[in-house]
Amino acid sequence: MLCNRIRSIAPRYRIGDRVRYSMVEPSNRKVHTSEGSISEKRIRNIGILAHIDAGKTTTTERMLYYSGRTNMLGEVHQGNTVTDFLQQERERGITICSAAVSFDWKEHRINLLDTPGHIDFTMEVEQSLSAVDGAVIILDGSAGVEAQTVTVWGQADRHHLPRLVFVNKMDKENADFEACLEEIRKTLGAVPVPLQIPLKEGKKLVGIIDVLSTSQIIWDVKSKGRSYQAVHINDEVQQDRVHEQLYEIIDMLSGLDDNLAQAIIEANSLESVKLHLVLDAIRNCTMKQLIVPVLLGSSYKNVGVQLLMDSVLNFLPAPNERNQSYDCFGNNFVGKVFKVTHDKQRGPITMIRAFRGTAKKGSKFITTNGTSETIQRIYEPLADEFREIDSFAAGNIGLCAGPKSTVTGDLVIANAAALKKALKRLATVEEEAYDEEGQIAVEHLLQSRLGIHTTVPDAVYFCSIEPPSAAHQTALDNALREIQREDPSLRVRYDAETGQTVLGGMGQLHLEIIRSRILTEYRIDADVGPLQIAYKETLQEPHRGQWTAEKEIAGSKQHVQIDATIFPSDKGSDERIVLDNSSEAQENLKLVRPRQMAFFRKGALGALQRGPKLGGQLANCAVKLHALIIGKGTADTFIMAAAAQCINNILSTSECRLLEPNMLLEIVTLNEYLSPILADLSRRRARVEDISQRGSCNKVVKVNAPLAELGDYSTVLRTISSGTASVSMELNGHSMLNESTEALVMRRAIGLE
Ligand SMILES: Nc1nc2c(ncn2[C@@H]2O[C@H](COP(=O)(O)OP(=O)(O)OP(=O)(O)O)[C@@H](O)[C@H]2O)c(=O)[nH]1
Repeated sequence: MLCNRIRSIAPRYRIGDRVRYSMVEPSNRKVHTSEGSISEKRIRNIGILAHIDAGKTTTTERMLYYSGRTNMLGEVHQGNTVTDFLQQERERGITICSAAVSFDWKEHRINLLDTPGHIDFTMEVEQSLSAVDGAVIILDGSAGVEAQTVTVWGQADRHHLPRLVFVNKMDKENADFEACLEEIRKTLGAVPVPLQIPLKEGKKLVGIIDVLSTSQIIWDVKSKGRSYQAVHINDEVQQDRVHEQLYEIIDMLSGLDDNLAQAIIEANSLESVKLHLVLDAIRNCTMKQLIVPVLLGSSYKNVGVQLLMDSVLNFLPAPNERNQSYDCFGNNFVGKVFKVTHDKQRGPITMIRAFRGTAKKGSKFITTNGTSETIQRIYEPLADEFREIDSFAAGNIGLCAGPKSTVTGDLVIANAAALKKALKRLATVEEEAYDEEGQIAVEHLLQSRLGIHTTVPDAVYFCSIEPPSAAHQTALDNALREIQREDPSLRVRYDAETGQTVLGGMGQLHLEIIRSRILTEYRIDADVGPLQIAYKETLQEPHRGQWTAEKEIAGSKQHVQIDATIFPSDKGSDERIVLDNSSEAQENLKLVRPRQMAFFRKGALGALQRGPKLGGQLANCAVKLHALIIGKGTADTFIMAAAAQCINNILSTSECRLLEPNMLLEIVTLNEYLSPILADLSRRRARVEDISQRGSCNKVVKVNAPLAELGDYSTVLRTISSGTASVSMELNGHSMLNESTEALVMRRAIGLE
């Protein structure tokens, strides 16, 4: 009875028809990009996230094709996809940079950011997430939830993003939809709502059973999946299974959504529940991040992508349903720079997500660093293709040519008056909006309101880089400046001791890509030194020291006297410089002006970037300032230099120790290779955290191991497992080296081993 009732509310499909239960408002209006012609309700900004190789680019390519944005279907292995347009991406078949594309689907505009899956480019993903309102997480149906899936899931959590899961690669023989649902539940701690069931003939995926419409959908191979047909399910067993699943979904949702529960109570029966109430409940619960609708398909075999696009419209939020934190800007333009690229013809391109107001061609904005910029041209997002538009408004994405100093992550605002007004509206926290140096820290403020802190992750590898000749030095400096503007996770510093430029990166691949970009895009054959591990340094005992700096500069006497202690501390970077609050110390410290204190902090923090042993960043320690005496007329920069000298001096006389980066490895291997893999790991100072079974033939091994022992690991693993095992790694903190290993590392560093 229940099944029949539900069946009767299910709509019918025609060939190539859209999903009939679509919740999107029917409209004949066209989606335009010019100002005012597209309402926020009709926009979806989404990020597409996954573990490496799950199929983000392949899925994006289908979306562009089915929406009519492209008329050719690109493939990753043919190096002709829209979003992987960098030479390195096409050659390697991986995504390195996030790419923004936009297309229209059922009278809606979808702005989509295809993000990289490799752990070395996590920062790229992080920046993209501040520009989107929802996310599609793609799983490889044969691999389930993988290491990087957990990372991107955590990132989406931090940005409070409602999300859908698309279980891709369901055409693979070992794909297992149920196992994926279980892993979403167990590993990600989420509540999956499976809206589909794979339709298989033997082991072959032939279509999808859509639970809400209780019909089966078959894609047409000849049209590359462009048309698809929904047909009645004839198989009784299959029918019962679908209805049972629908019943389970309604039952579960009624516990989360009051409206649905109320409707069931009023009708006094679950059988009479209206489909639109179920859809509303799915949407509401997705928006509140109580559930995650799960869809499936095979992008490569052109199965399921249109239903995913429908679900993006149906279940993910429109821009006006989020980002209330930007309300303080009223109708003034405010946006976020989520990416900067350099186009050969157009120069630097700043990609901005607008949250409020409208940005017009020819208009100006200010950045949070106080610089004023002019938007000379605006383009629509389509990877590396450029289509000019006049403006872009709240909720939308625009690519702006003209801004010279914008950096990925910047908040941009119409003008100083708009900023002032916004700050006034945030009156209660207004003071925090200025840091000690008087610089505007609105972004930080807004981010803390949103609960998001974008931190640049620590470098794990570094290497020196030198131009082929002195004549190329300026060109190399410019290239690095441009790349760093695009990619804040690249660290560039000048080492005064060696006279070399040193690059710090997120991993081997990251630095390799930087090097090849310098060669191919900037035509500089730079000499890159061997990759070295970025050790950190720490000290175990507090160490106090005094320092006096005196000098005469241009007839003016400069004098700074400092008394400080460096002590072990696990506090965050905000608390790395603290003031001694004893009454004796306060007598002196209260005489120091905030501006002078800001320069002291800057100098001291700078010095903590370079430890005495191997020049590694100081970790787990902080500075306590007991006294700071500054002579009249002393320049601020002299205070900064004195602070750095003082900290260096204390560090050089204290007992510092090295910390090495550790990696968390997730190895997936056939059962028979487990023993040799474990034997090899035992020789690498590795600690096995967990071994679990995946399916009947695979084991998943989680291991913590020092990065120093993993230089050749991917190659060795391939050899041990005859090329069948895979590994992914991510940084898992730092740990102190024992004395003998530290001595060995030190000898190696100075070339004695
Ligand atoms: N069998 C099968 N292979 C697929 C499917 N989707 C993608 N692939 C293949 O998987 C490989 C990786 O696909 P991509 O689309 O590059 O994956 P990605 O997630 O964008 O990869 P990165 O951006 O490098 O992390 C390619 O060889 C695709 O052809 C699918 O549905 N089935």
